Amino acid sequence: MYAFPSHTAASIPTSDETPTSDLPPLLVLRPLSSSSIRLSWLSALNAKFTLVSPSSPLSASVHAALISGAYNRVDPALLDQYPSLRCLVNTGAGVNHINLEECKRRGVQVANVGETHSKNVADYAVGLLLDVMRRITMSDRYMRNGLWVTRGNYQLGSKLGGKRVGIVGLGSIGSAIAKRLEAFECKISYLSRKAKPTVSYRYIPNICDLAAESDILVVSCALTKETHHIVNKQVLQALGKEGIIINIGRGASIDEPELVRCLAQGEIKGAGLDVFEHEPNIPKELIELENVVLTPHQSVFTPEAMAEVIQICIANFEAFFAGKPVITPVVAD
Ligand SMILES: O=CC(=O)O
Repeated sequence: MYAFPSHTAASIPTSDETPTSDLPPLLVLRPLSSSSIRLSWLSALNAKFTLVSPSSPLSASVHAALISGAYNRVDPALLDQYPSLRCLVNTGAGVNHINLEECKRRGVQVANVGETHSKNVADYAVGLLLDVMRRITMSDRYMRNGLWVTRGNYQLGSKLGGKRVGIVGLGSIGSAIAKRLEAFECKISYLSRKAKPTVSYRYIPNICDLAAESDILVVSCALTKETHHIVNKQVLQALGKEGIIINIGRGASIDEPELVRCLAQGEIKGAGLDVFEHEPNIPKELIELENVVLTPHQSVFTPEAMAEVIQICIANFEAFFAGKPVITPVVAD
């Protein structure tokens, strides 16, 4: 059990409840950018913990537990600021922004939100795929520009049913995508670190081969040193002129300039992208392209998922403050 010095003020009082000094202190590092979600989260956290902001004058010894989101890089410089940190809970699934080895070395337990987001993200991936293939957003733009009357019907989209889909990363998100695409009678192949004996999909261990044997490539892997730019020029060329790419994982899994070039030059047919290499900035060429659907890294966001996320975060901190291991740990490979 951890013991903390008493303190009186929460630096981030957001709910009606005034934090009391006997609630354990929790350091909050901008867990989310959406202000409405942030407010409801802070209010849920405020009922259980004394919230502390990084600029709080409170003694560093209250910095044992920290909640943080994907836009805070957790590197040695940040960890140096909180030497008493022992528990870090990340409000998302991806942990590419966290130096896990360094956390382990310093005795910091790291938790994420487990598989909470997987089904949401999978729904979104299928939504993007249908959108790109059937040209839904493009048709919407066409309508809004008043072109139906002057130019007649919009170009035909393609059928999703029966297409060959290559999934890069068959973790819980990739598996949920595959399951959904089975309903469309898609032929599913996948790449992951190892073949999964429990699935009947075809395992193709080489990304270029996977792309060559797919009409659609869906990127749903975690971003690691091994998957950085795993989709490069050769892979895009193997996917070919009729190929579609969907990315709901991390932007840097694709060589973005190369993707833009291939899209612009018709070397692949289209893309649905929810993540980008330098968020929130995106290449301006993407905006000018007709054959892409772009969304601002929002596949995880539904009010239902957000309510679940904060409960998982709270349960992790409660375990930590009770002297137990976190409940949804992330472990370094
Ligand atoms: O991108 C979202 C997440 O990592 O959960």
